[in-house]
Amino acid sequence: MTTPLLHSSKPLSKTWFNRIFTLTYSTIVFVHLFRHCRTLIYSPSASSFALFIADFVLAFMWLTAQCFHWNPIERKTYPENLPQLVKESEYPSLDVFICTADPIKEPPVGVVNTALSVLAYEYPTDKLSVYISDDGGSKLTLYAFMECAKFAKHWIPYCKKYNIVDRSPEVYFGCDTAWFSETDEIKVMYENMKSRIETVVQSGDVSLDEIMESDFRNAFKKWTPDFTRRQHPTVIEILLDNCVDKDVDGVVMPNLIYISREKSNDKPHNFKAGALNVMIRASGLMTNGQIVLVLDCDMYSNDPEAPLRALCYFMDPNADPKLAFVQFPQRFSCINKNDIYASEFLPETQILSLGMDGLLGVQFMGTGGFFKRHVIGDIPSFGVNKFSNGIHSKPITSRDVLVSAHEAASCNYEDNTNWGQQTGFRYGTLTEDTYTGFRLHCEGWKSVICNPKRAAFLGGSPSNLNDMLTQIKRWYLGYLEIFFNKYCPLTYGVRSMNPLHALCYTHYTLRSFWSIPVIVYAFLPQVSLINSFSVFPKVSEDGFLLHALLFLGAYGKDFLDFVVFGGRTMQRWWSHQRMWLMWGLSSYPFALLEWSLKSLGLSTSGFNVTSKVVDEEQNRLYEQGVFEFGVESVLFYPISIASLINLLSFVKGVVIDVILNGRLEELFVQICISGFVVVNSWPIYEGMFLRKDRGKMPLKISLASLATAIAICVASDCLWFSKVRRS
Ligand SMILES: O=c1ccn([C@@H]2O[C@H](COP(=O)(O)OP(=O)(O)O[C@H]3O[C@H](CO)[C@@H](O)[C@H](O)[C@H]3O)[C@@H](O)[C@H]2O)c(=O)[nH]1
Ligand SMILES: [Mn+2]
Repeated sequence: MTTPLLHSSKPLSKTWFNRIFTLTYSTIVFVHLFRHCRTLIYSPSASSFALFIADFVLAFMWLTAQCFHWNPIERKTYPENLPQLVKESEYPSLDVFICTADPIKEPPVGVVNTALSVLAYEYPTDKLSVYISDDGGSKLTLYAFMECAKFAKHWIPYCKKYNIVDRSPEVYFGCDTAWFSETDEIKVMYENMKSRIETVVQSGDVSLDEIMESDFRNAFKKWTPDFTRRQHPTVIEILLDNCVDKDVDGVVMPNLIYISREKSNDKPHNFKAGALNVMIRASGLMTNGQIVLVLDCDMYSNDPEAPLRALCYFMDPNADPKLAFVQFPQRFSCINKNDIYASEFLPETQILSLGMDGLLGVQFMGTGGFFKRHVIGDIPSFGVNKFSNGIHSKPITSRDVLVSAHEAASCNYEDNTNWGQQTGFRYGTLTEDTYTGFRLHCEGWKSVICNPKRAAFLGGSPSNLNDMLTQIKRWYLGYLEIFFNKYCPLTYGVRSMNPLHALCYTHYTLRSFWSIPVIVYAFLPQVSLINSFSVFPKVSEDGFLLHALLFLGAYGKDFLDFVVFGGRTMQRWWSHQRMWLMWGLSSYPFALLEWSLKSLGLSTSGFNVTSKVVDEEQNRLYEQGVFEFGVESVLFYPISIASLINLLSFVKGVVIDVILNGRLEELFVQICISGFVVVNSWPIYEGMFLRKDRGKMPLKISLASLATAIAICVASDCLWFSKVRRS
């Protein structure tokens, strides 16, 4: 008898095409760089030097990106075959960590929904534990979870009885679903719970009079007057205990545990990685699930069978013992039709990731990753093991267990240990996810991506431009921290793993250098055009063909991956390439700048949590696909300056150089580039000149950008270009 198949993989059919394209395009790139060098030697100038640097960075980034396209694979799981191989009683125990950090930016009702969607997993409840990590140290969040625990006793049996697919109540009640006899009752319960939580969150405080259960009342006494989010003792509350709690049908409930680790003003807390390491240790003492799932607070489960898909890999009798984690790519719920902010991250989550999967494994994406616990930190590797053996046989509410768990969550626990260095989620960067995955891959661990048709998890994404730019800036700052580190992907990585895989990491971690070509191409040809100075070959010269091939090849391949192979609309592709230009002008250079300041000791990097608040007005704009500029963000400056310079140069070039002086042939490339940026900048012009709503570009930014743009034009004429012209 053949064993039933749990998963399969095959190379993507476009692989051969990818490889031929890579080889052909590389040849053109090399010829181009060679010509650049020749120019630099025989007729050097400031502009040809700048263009060389820009093209060199583009070429390097392009080359490293090809590693993703070399061997992409596609995987499938067959959870329906699982019962033939594994009995439910043999399923590994599963601990889920849900991180939250701020009750204002991350409304507790949302976190509760995420938790409910996971608590209601199709998984034996006695093997399931959900931990809430509250870095906000907020009693509002604790209150919300007390409510959650009560409601879960109704919600879980309801979902299982009627085989509900959407197990986040907010999602379930938000769409047209089948109605059962109990639906109305459950809906009222949910609405009541939601409004109680929202009232408490709005009031900003929990009134003890409202809390009947004496245990719960005691919990809030920890919030003494000197308790702040940056300085407070550990709070651990067991809200559901599967030894005691039963749902309304008498079935055992999963564990639900709230943990807010100790914080101290004078100790670095290492952001989310620090929180996750506390979770690993505390859960290790309490429930010690063999599998650990890491989730962001807004990533609710969209498929109650997702853990079974992960088991298809972990429980496979022939599984690779080096398999460390199964990653479900991030997918997002409320993206507008044309995805104006490129929030889908299609390349990173669903195209490039398949390429890494075909090498040694997909990167860890911070959320939606199922890990084997022992890979990221087992109890024996706790450093100094102060814990008595056999603690696991004790109930989680026992004094011993709780005392040890408090100790494991204290901020001095990691002193003189390897936590964050060699064990657990790794510190030293704002993108702990990529870094931890990278280090695990360096150690020889592997990972797989699991991307079933129905998304396993869905999350929110920034719904305004500033949040999006800020998020990308944080990621790319984090990436620089990874690159310029002892374990640099290019030096250490290339030696420790498949070099192609290391180059994938190199590509990601250096992406902020894309700011160099984007800035050069957004300003240099334009400023030259304003001064009627030609920097590219004429249409009749063969260098022109090279430029055209390079541009069309790069954009064409991107288009194919996105639209033809990726099945997305043209508009989405357009939005994506436009956001790349915007990031290149704002998030990337600011990431580089902040990293430089940090390296010089002039600033420190902080984790700016992305807001998950839904603002009606903002949402309406977003739904209509209109850009939201509404805040005075410095990230908007370079974007608006570039859009204005391009407009000025385009108009000047067309009217004066082409129509009046007939220099089209000579300035064709520059006019094309300016025109391309002008078309891309349309939403910015609208935001500056045409719109009247709250989301328009703040006047201060428009005026300052206009002044800067004009100043750049005038200055270029007076200083640099007059010299160029003379020489
Ligand atoms: O000190 C902190 C900061 C953040 N978080 C949590 O981390 C998660 C991600 O934060 P968010 O503001 O949503 O950042 P994103 O940029 O959306 O997160 C992406 O990028 C992060 C790395 O920068 C990864 O950790 C995330 O998993 C990934 O979704 C949230 O649940 C936060 O509550 C903490 O627990 N403690
Ligand atoms: Mn997020």
